[in-house]
Amino acid sequence: MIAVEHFRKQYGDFVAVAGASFEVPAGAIAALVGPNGAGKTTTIRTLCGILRPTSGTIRVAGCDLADDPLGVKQRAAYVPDDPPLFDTLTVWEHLKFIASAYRLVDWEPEADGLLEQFELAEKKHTLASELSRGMRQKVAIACVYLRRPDVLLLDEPMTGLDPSSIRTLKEMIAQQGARGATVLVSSHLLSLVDDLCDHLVLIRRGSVLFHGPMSQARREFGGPNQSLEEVFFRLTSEAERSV
Ligand SMILES: Nc1ncnc2c1ncn2[C@@H]1O[C@H](COP(=O)(O)OP(=O)(O)OP(=O)(O)O)[C@@H](O)[C@H]1O
Repeated sequence: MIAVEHFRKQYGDFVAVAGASFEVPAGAIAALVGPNGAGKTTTIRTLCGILRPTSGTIRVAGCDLADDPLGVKQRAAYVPDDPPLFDTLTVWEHLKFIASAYRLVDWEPEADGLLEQFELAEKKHTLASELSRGMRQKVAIACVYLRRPDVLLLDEPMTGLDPSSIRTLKEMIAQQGARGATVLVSSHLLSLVDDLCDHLVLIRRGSVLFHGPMSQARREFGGPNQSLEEVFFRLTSEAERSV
């Protein structure tokens, strides 16, 4: 689970997130959406312990971020939109490194399975520096899947992936939810997260406009087609008008 209360993040005097509160229950797959600069990356990077909140309470996978940051880092995994890999390690060596850092046992069959699923098997012994952008993204995602984290934080995971990889990734995200992991996916590709996510967190200019089940958002704001795109435009334009 993810529980955020009155979360505020300032960069100097600039308020990037202004007292956001939302919850994502265990096993839910939530879309974190909002216009450019809304505070999505700031929120995700705070949830995984990379950024310190200016104020507020954050609980991730049962751990309070202020009291037990290591607990959060052990249980949550974050994939940034342009994941850094080690240029001098091969794909397989990345998986081996993760297995060793997190003391995983008998991880090899699962790692091989992930490479198959992500169509990376033939690149198993290729250096990261020789991979395409989409392949690097898939290696980073395979590394976090190998850990089986309780909470997965994915920042724009579909950017740069081809249609077949997007389909695979969506199936694999759904599998993570089915095994009980909580997933928060930040994305601008509304049509791609629409059918994947059962919860929604919509933010704009650092404030939460909606959080809760996707079905509720569709019913209340989705218009005749009940699409996430419609929810997005209704809520963000209403907020624009009320300024
Ligand atoms: N290190 C920083 N120093 C100062 N301001 C920052 C910093 N990082 C982000 N910001 C500002 O905080 C706000 C939120 O940025 P953030 O990257 O969280 O937004 P986002 O919703 O992820 O945007 P996008 O959809 O464009 O990726 C923006 O106005 C941004 O300029």
